Amino acid sequence: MKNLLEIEGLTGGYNPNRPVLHDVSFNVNRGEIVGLIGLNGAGKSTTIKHVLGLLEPMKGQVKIDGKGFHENREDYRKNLAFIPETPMLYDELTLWEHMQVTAMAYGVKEADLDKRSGLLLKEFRMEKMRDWFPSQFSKGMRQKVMIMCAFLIEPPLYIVDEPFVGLDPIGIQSFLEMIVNLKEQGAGILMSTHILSTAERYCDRFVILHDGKVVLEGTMNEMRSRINRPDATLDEIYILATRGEI
Ligand SMILES: Nc1ncnc2c1ncn2[C@@H]1O[C@H](COP(=O)(O)OP(=O)(O)OP(=O)(O)O)[C@@H](O)[C@H]1O
Repeated sequence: MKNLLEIEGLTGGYNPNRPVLHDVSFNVNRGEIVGLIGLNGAGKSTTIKHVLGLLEPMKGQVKIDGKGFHENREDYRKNLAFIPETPMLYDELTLWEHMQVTAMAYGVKEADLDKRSGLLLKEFRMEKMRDWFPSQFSKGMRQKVMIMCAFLIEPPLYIVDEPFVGLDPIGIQSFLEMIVNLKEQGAGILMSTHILSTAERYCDRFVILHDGKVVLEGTMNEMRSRINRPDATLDEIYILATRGEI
């Protein structure tokens, strides 16, 4: 079966004379959570922008379900939900209207919207805020709106950039339980984060980026045996990788 997300030989970035990513290749399969790990400036967000179709590869390709962004933009976009690090909300729409607009844009049926939104509002303890406007939300509540809108779509692929920033511990727990649930139902999740202890517990595989290159990838055990450190934690592996000691 095709990989859900396939990145192959991707060289890219913002300026053709100065690529940020160099020959990056990795996959995300159905039913797995992949952690995208790297220091500030390593190229995680740039990789994500390429996956979203916001940046054009200089070399190589990005495919979702076997298709590139330009083959059918509409289908490509409908295959994924993106949870950004910084929430982007419409000031003039309430929480409920954000959910309605998202459902409309992604063709979620009204019955599904009602059912899924009810569960999500409860899970994220946002029922009381259903008719609030973004100006009334705390930072974590804004993040929750983005998360709930992404989960509402139930696409095959989720791209998540630093989901834990701003969420309270219960919000983090709800988020993690939900992505595990989605994974068990066959979704693929690419999650960029600096919270390595959580990543180690929840991700099935890792891609460690450093200076725009993949320096190490695999499951914890695969990475441990690659570097000959059978007991290494993700923190230790990450530090070795980013010091160029691998
Ligand atoms: N809009 C932009 N225009 C030009 N260069 C950029 C732009 N955004 C990021 N860069 C550069 O691309 C490189 C990779 O940045 P990127 O944002 O992908 O890193 P990151 O791994 O997501 O970092 P962080 O953990 O800080 O979010 C950096 O050198 C950065 O300066």
